[in-house]
Amino acid sequence: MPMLADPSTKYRPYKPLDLKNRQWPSKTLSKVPIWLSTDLRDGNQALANPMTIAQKTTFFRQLVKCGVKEIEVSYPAASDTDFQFVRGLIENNEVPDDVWLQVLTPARADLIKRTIDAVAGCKRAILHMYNASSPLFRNVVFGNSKEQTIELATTHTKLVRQLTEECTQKHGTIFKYEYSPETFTQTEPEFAIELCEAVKAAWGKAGTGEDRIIFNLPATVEIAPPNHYADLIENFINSISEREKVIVSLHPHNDRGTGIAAAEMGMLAGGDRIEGCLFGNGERTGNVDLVNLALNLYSQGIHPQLDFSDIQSVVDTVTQCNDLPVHPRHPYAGELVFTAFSGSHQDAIKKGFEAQKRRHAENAAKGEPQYWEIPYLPVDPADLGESYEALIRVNSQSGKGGIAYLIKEHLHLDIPRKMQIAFYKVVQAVADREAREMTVDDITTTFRSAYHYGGGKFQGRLSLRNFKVATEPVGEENALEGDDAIDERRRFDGTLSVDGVLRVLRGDGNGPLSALLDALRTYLHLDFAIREYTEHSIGEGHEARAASYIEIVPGSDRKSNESWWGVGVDSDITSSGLRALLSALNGAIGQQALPELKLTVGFNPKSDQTDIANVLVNCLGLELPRKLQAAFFEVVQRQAREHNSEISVDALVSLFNTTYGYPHGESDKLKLQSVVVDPIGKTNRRALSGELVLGGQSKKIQGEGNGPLSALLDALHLHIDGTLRIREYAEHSIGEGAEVLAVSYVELVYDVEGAKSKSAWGVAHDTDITESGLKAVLSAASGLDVSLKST
Ligand SMILES: CC(=O)SCCNC(=O)CCNC(=O)[C@H](O)C(C)(C)COP(=O)(O)OP(=O)(O)OC[C@H]1O[C@@H](n2cnc3c(N)ncnc32)[C@H](O)[C@@H]1OP(=O)(O)O
Ligand SMILES: CC(C)C(=O)C(=O)O
Repeated sequence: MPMLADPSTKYRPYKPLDLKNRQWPSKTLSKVPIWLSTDLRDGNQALANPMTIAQKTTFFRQLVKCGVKEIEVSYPAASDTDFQFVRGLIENNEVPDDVWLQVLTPARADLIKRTIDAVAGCKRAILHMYNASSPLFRNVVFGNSKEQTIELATTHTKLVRQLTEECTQKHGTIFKYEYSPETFTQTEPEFAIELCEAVKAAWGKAGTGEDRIIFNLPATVEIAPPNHYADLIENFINSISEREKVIVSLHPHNDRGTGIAAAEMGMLAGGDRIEGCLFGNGERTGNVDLVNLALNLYSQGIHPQLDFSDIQSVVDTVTQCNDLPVHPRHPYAGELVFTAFSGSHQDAIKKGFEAQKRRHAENAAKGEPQYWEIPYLPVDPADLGESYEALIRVNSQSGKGGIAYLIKEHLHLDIPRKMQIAFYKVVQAVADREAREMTVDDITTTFRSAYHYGGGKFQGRLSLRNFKVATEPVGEENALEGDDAIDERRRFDGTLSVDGVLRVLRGDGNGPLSALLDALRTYLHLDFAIREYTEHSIGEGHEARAASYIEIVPGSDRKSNESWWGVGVDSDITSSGLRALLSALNGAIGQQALPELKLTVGFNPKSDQTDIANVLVNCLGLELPRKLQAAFFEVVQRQAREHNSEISVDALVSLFNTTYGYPHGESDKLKLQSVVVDPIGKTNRRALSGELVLGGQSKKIQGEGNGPLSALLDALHLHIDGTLRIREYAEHSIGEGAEVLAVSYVELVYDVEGAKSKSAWGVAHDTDITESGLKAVLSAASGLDVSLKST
């Protein structure tokens, strides 16, 4: 049947109360109500499969853990399970001394008796009796007049008094009495008051404090807006006699979806107590949600005296016991309530966190409170044991701010605004294409592959292996006239992996970045310029690293609309900048072909140092220090001159090996046999002892120094004429994993009295870094042809 064109022919509006001078609208909530959980009764009776005793026990413990002090545990007359559950709680000492067990009974003698039997022996119990009072129920359900309704309530109230007193005498149980005029909101207001007055009189012992009688005023079915409920409550409170002897309890249901509003307005109107269920379980649309109410108070700075610090565990218990889900959008508890998908929300949250961090630091310094003020987030998820993990989730509705927030949270990169816009476009395209949410993993992976960030499979076509940036004074001829300050330029000297081939590059510029750009222009014909550069640090102290962000544009069009961003992170700021530049270049070159390195050409008079360095890095894996490149270049030139011809690649490699005794570093004259290096006491000094072949003879040696190499020189000095000193040392690894080797480069200077100082390089590798260093020293010493003392 379709909806009616004129529903007024079927439904009658509620009858508003003409309450004069109502007070509640101008009040604010400041008082925490007495909380009564009726999960195990009103909640339970609404389940397709009521809870088992085990489930009820789990739920009861959860309620106790949350701090609920009044718990309606059952309708004991309903079933043996309900009765036995209550007995079990009591007999197994499950009930803390400060917790009241509440039990519900209708106004029927046999059922009242059974209900009291259920709680006999517990420390504190609230006997809750109800009978409906509205005209519909009087007429249809009971066939009772108003007088008979009062009679039903008062007779049974007297019975409750008699039986509870007997129980107290016999078992020591302390009782409170709660009476509910069921269907209160549909009852004539003055009749509800008359009924309660009669019940109070029949009870006959309402007092103050703990002796107050509880009048529970249910919106059994929510039939009117919440202001009507508040009017009824205020009217009841103004009319009931001996107000001080009455606890006014509210029991809203949620048929119109305004259970929370009704409860809050009812509290403004003077309600002292709230009956409800966790997450709003209960008949039909449920009872009022206690978690929601409590956390509404909390968000106003009022502690509700209920603890939801680990809200997820409460959700887990309740869903497991009720076998009903908590809606993902459920206030405070739903899976999505601390999540923003949409761009402008995410942007505001991100900015909110940044501003709050600054504000809190300032307030902390002034000793002022650090208020929570984040757009779109009324409470801090952390207070409820929720992480910020799910705060921002990305789909096609998201914007740059949220994405940048996630990158900051998960990669610690505070990417600049323009780069945020660029990366947003990348993410948007994926999210739109795939029509799905982008997980944090999707976003960080997209970031890594877009910017070739993080090595491994994300490494781009260009990557930095090693480099050195030297400062060189500008020749006087280039200095500006009248400029007293000597200008300096930077020289970049480094090894890059270019499409998997190692390339030695060299370039000059005002700074390291322009020097690398120069090198790339020279060797790879890549002409780009830097348009924007920013940096920040990540972490502090020894752990601190620098993050750099670079935007590049074509060198020929610095105003280009097209640009590419890159990011680099390193403990060294120069290195992080260079990495960022290469990251941007990787984006810019795409699949563009780069000039290949022709290793087969060999050395000819046009070759320069980098050509030679390229052969050695690719054939031997050796990343020669800059000075050694220059030294070997001279050796090669000499050789070429002597043979008046081109040197093949193989000949170049063998020339290197013979010149520096590579890879073993030793000669027949000077050879390591066995050596041990130990720290001297707790100092940084080292003692070296062992055996060397010296001049073809095995000799025991011993020496001390700041490290193994200086200790070896000390040992050698006992056996040679003159002195050796280290001028330069460098090392790196070749290979990976178990195959890794250490390579050492040593330049030694040899001084013999009366002779000109000589210097030579030695190169060696070994699986052990100390041994490779020692062998490199012996290799250099062999090259110097040191003269051995005659013994
Ligand atoms: C708004 C609420 O949530 S109230 C609580 C509702 N909860 C429950 O009903 C769950 C537990 N209930 C039960 O297990 C059963 O209904 C029982 C054991 C209480 C009673 O079962 P039965 O005796 O089979 O009766 P039934 O369930 O049909 O209840 C209706 C009878 O109780 C009467 N009744 C209803 N409410 C009350 C009341 N508060 N006081 C006295 N009698 C009442 C009805 O008028 C009807 O009487 P009738 O048989 O003379 O016509
Ligand atoms: C028993 C009463 C309080 C009840 O559950 C209701 O009216 O909803």
